[in-house]
Amino acid sequence: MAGARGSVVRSLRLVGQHVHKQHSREMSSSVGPQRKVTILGAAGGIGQPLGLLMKLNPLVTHLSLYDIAGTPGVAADISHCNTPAEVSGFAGDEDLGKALEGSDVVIIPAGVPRKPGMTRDDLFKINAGIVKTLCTAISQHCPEAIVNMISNPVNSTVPIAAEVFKKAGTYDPRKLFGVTTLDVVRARTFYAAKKGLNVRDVDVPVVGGHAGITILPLFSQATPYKPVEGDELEALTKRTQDGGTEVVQAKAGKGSATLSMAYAGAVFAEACLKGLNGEKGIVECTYVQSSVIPELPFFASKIRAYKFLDGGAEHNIHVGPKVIS
Ligand SMILES: NC(=O)C1=CN([C@@H]2O[C@H](COP(=O)(O)OP(=O)(O)OC[C@H]3O[C@@H](n4cnc5c(N)ncnc54)[C@H](O)[C@@H]3O)[C@@H](O)[C@H]2O)C=CC1
Ligand SMILES: O=C([O-])CC(=O)C(=O)O
Repeated sequence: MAGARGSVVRSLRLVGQHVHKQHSREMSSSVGPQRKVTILGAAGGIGQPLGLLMKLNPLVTHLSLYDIAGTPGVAADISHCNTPAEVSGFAGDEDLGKALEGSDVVIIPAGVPRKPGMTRDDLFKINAGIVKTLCTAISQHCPEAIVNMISNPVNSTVPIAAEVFKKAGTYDPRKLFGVTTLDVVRARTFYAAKKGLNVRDVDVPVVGGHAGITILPLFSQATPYKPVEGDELEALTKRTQDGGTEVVQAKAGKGSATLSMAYAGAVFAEACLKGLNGEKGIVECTYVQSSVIPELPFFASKIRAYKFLDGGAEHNIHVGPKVIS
């Protein structure tokens, strides 16, 4: 009886997926360039809201949701939103290739998050292995894709991804990005609140890396500009650097930033999609291979995303008071 019920449920699910795909294809047929975005770690705290935000993004025509455990449910859920992107869900090692095939942008929030008392480096052992496996699959199934690395420690997972791609012969430094957008999002929020500015108008570049004192918000380059000095500068800088820890402590053992990270990840992925589509003037801070400081092969800086497919991201680096292009 239970077996029969199981097979009916499976059949209904297959019919549902088929109908949904048909419907989505019809809806998306009138949209511009076809863009497939894949999220690896899509069932997690970041992956779920990020999947939702990407489903709402009109630049996405196909959203592929993969997790080592349990995404078909998340995919089925998100697929009911009446926006054009077609949604497919994949779970388990055997489906990873199918999830990645044809991706334009791959976002990686797969891995373990911090608990109170841990540093991001404490995640290295587990997350390095996860990132290595996933990047090996990317090099096999969608070597041209732009990769947005969210998994921590970003300062290490990005260089690991670069080594995996080099070994596979698919490395393009213009297409591998550590997502540091959450640092920018926080710096904007805290600066706007302190200076009584409309946060929608505010920008604050953040350079360096994505851990503790490597996070360097440049309030001297904030727009609109209001001087931040002395104790105020120290306090704003520290709050931005410790933003992740503030959330980890507030969640008290239930993980790290997920909702603000999903928002930040969606902002950065959209910039990549716009760059792919040839839109000019798209600039974001991100952790990339860099020659600005010879001792630091990777460094977060301002990058102009323009026509990744034809020439990759142009590096446009702000360190100190001047813009070095
Ligand atoms: N770059 C940044 O600014 C931020 C980075 N993070 C990092 O993002 C990562 C994820 O955080 P959460 O979503 O909160 O964690 P989570 O534990 O809620 O979700 C992680 C998901 O990854 C999946 N996963 C694990 N191994 C996998 C594999 N081999 N393939 C596919 N999926 C796999 C898990 O099944 C889980 O669903 C953590 O490393 C965290 O430190 C978090 C916040 C900000
Ligand atoms: O702090 C963490 O572990 C997660 C993270 O990277 C952030 O929120 O910036």
